[in-house]
Amino acid sequence: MRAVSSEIFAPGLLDGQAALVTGGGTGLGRAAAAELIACGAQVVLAGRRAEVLEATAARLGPAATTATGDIRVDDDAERIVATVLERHGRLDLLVNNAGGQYFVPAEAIATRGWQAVMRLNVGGTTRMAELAVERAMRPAGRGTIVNVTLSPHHGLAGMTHSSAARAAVESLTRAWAERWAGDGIAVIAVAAGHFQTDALDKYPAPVRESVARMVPLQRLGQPREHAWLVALLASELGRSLSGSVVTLDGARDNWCGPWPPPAITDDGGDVPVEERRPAATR
Ligand SMILES: CCCCCCC/C=C/C(=O)SCCNC(=O)CCNC(=O)[C@H](O)C(C)(C)COP(=O)(O)OP(=O)(O)OC[C@H]1O[C@@H](n2cnc3c(N)ncnc32)[C@H](O)[C@@H]1OP(=O)(O)O
Ligand SMILES: NC(=O)C1=CN([C@@H]2O[C@H](COP(=O)(O)OP(=O)(O)OC[C@H]3O[C@@H](n4cnc5c(N)ncnc54)[C@H](OP(=O)(O)O)[C@@H]3O)[C@@H](O)[C@H]2O)C=CC1
Repeated sequence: MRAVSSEIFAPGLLDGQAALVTGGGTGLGRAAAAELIACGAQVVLAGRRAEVLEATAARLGPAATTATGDIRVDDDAERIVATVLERHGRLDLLVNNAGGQYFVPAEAIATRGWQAVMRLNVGGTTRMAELAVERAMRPAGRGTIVNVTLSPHHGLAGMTHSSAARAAVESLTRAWAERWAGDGIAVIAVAAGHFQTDALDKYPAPVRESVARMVPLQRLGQPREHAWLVALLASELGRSLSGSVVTLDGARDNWCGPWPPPAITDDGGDVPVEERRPAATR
């Protein structure tokens, strides 16, 4: 008997699948894990804090279990993947969701800070993908990897180290999709815009307060929307999307600043309109 069904997918969409969600104890990872379970998958939640993972697993029910470790540390990454295989005998889906950065102007990024962001987002993601492929997916002749990246793609002021790291991951996504297609492995990136998760609490107040206004949709994304996309990509459709970057951002990639631009409005707030050429010269 299913504890919770998906609001939008057919029952049993992912029956029999085993998934690994890094950063699965919190925010977007937790929401993705919940939706994968609602679709029938068994999910292993990975992260560094055992107590956070255990609390989420208790909330998600018996289909969720945990594997504690740091994806940046080779032995931990190996152990996480080995745990999934010992527990389920397979790994159908890796959601490379663990990642992040700190908010800082580009010119103030210290070398160690740059390296920390690269090591987590590029190094950790790469190691997990390679291990999933070598240990589970290539031997099985099948698997899906979803890499969580970042929109806007033109670079996010205050997060330029992360924008660069996620651009690298999107490039790797395309290369891996090509390289592992013959092994039956699909690789897709989800470029997430600005989502309502507890992680936003750590940003400076003016950033938190203004972030939804930078989204043309004029609201933050909801974790369940991201989770639906992850479940869709875990389904058969994900296989034909291999090599794609799917942007889920309420049009944030297309935001060019507030409209009307404050510098061009008149005292009444109206936008100037260009003079029409006289009819005889049109
Ligand atoms: C304009 C709109 C913006 C809205 C944004 C909305 C979009 C949201 C996107 C999200 O991704 S939300 C999810 C956020 N979650 C996370 O970021 C979680 C993971 N993050 C981390 O673990 C850290 O941020 C990390 C830096 C990526 C990794 O931490 P690690 O433990 O490896 O590093 P540290 O040892 O703490 O630091 C190393 C090095 O990094 C520099 N540094 C780290 N934090 C800061 C900081 N707050 N300010 C300045 N510098 C920092 C620093 O150089 C550190 O070296 P030392 O000073 O310790 O020598
Ligand atoms: N919220 C948003 O608006 C957006 C988020 N994203 C990305 O989506 C992902 C999830 O974001 P969100 O849920 O909001 O943020 P969180 O900070 O809640 O998620 C990060 C997760 O990754 C885990 N993690 C971090 N470092 C490591 C590590 N070295 N090894 C293993 N696990 C690690 C954390 O757990 P622990 O600390 O216990 O290890 C945590 O569960 C991140 O990659 C984020 O950058 C992208 C765009 C927008």
